[in-house]
Amino acid sequence: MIQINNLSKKYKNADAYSVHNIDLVIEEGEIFGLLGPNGAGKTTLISMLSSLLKPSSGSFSINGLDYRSNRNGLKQHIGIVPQEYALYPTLTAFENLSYFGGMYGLKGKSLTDGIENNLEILGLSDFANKKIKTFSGGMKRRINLIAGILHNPKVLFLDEPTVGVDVQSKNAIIEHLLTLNTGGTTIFYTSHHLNEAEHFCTRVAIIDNGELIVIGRPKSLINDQKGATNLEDVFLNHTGKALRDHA
Ligand SMILES: Nc1ncnc2c1ncn2[C@@H]1O[C@H](COP(=O)(O)OP(=O)(O)OP(=O)(O)O)[C@@H](O)[C@H]1O
Repeated sequence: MIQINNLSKKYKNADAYSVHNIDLVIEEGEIFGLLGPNGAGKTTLISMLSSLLKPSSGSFSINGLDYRSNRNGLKQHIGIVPQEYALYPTLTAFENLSYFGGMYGLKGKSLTDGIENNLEILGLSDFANKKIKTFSGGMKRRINLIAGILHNPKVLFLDEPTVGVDVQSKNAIIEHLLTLNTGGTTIFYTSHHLNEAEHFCTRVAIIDNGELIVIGRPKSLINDQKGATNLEDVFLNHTGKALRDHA
């Protein structure tokens, strides 16, 4: 489904690689969690896979479509929920979602139905005609999610979709993602919420300094590590307790 070969990224003028020689295969139907400390390379990797950032070297394919030779075809198969809100503050929720749906070629009743269904599921029907600038962080996160899934992508990339939201919004987002996954959507997401990832993901990978450190099912990783009772124990064992401040 997602095949990643020797993928690397070194930003212009950077001394070191932000992502280095990553090899990964993510199977159809997985919920795959990419974990790592601040600056580990999560956003860099997910941005390359989402076609938002050009790799320095290596390759990847999604649904058998190589990113170099089939970039436009590949984009039709994926949905992207970026870390930063990609919404227009002065437009309403409905107008924003119409715009994003339109970018994927949706129109007419299928577009309107898709927007209304998703707003309903995520508890936002009453706010369809309110401007985004009046929304709370949790409401914006839920709209951001809908913007990435209106075209029913086969593979969904989400960069920290539950950052900065309350427990209710987080619950609504995770529940909706589980429903999409049951319907056949493969999910690749990044998070700092290790408890969430432990229960949500079929497999997780921990990266640090751009390198893949460990990969496996959350339960197996916990069982394999002596004394570990949860994924946070595994994470700290592999990445250490030092703070990761860069300027
Ligand atoms: N545009 C850029 N130019 C130069 N270096 C960058 C750029 N974007 C990111 N980096 C560097 O690449 C490394 C990986 O950053 P990245 O944002 O991918 O990490 P992350 O794991 O997503 O971090 P966080 O958890 O804080 O979001 C960091 O050292 C960062 O400073």
